[in-house]
Amino acid sequence: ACSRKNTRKAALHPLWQSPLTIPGGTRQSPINIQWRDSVYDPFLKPLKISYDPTTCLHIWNNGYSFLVEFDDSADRSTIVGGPLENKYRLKQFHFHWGAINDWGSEHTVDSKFYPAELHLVHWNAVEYPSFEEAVMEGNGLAVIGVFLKLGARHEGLQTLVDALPAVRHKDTVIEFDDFDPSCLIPSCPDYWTYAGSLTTPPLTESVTWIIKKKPIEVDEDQLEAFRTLLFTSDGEEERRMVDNFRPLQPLMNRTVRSSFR
Ligand SMILES: CCCCNCC(=O)NCCc1ccc(S(N)(=O)=O)cc1
Ligand SMILES: [Zn+2]
Repeated sequence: ACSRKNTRKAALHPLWQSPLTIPGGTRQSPINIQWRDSVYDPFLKPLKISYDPTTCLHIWNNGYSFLVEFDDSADRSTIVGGPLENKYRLKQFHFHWGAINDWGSEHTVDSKFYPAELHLVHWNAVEYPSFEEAVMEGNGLAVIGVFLKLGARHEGLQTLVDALPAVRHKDTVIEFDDFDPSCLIPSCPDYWTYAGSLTTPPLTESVTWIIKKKPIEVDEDQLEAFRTLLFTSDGEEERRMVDNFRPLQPLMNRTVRSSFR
């Protein structure tokens, strides 16, 4: 039977004015991770993380989140192993969070939201010449996702939090150096992994997601500091940077693998 033309207009998301699901998208992110449906894969290797804190460059507010960017001109801050077939270079990390602690993460676990989620973005420098090229390729990117939960103050995060007032407005940037983001990654080696996409434009289906099972703990003041940032530039009417997470996307024909039993 011929397929009925889909005449329904794609719903637009207030934050990105782009379709919630891209036409023909079969591996979109984020997704709900149903723990009992994930499949243990004994061939998954441990993830090897080697970051050089001197590759840290600056923090900037890009109007979606705040990003900490790294010098990715050489293999100095890299990950290898896990589900990956190549070595991937760290380009940046950023967060997604909610207006209140009941939601904020992009991925959910058994439909539970965390108040925030950290994304460490890496690109396949073995096979591609630049991040921009890798963004367009199915095995171009690897993003480590770490859930944040409300609990004890995180000392490593505090150095970041202390810098946020300087990047309150969109398109502001400050120098930020000597930061080792491995302090934000739980020591527990357990993770889920699946084939997905960027969760903001250009939404390309180029990401191998590696979602850590264990969250890190941050305190209320640290979450509140994220919520003092603005989507808007200096001089515009202020809009608080909150709820910068994409809605859940259909799993479609995908399996989430776990590195643990
Ligand atoms: C739209 C212009 C693109 C220009 N080129 C820059 C670019 O492609 N940037 C994409 C950056 C990005 C977006 C989303 C994630 S997430 N949240 O999935 O980890 C990670 C990284
Ligand atoms: Zn992200």
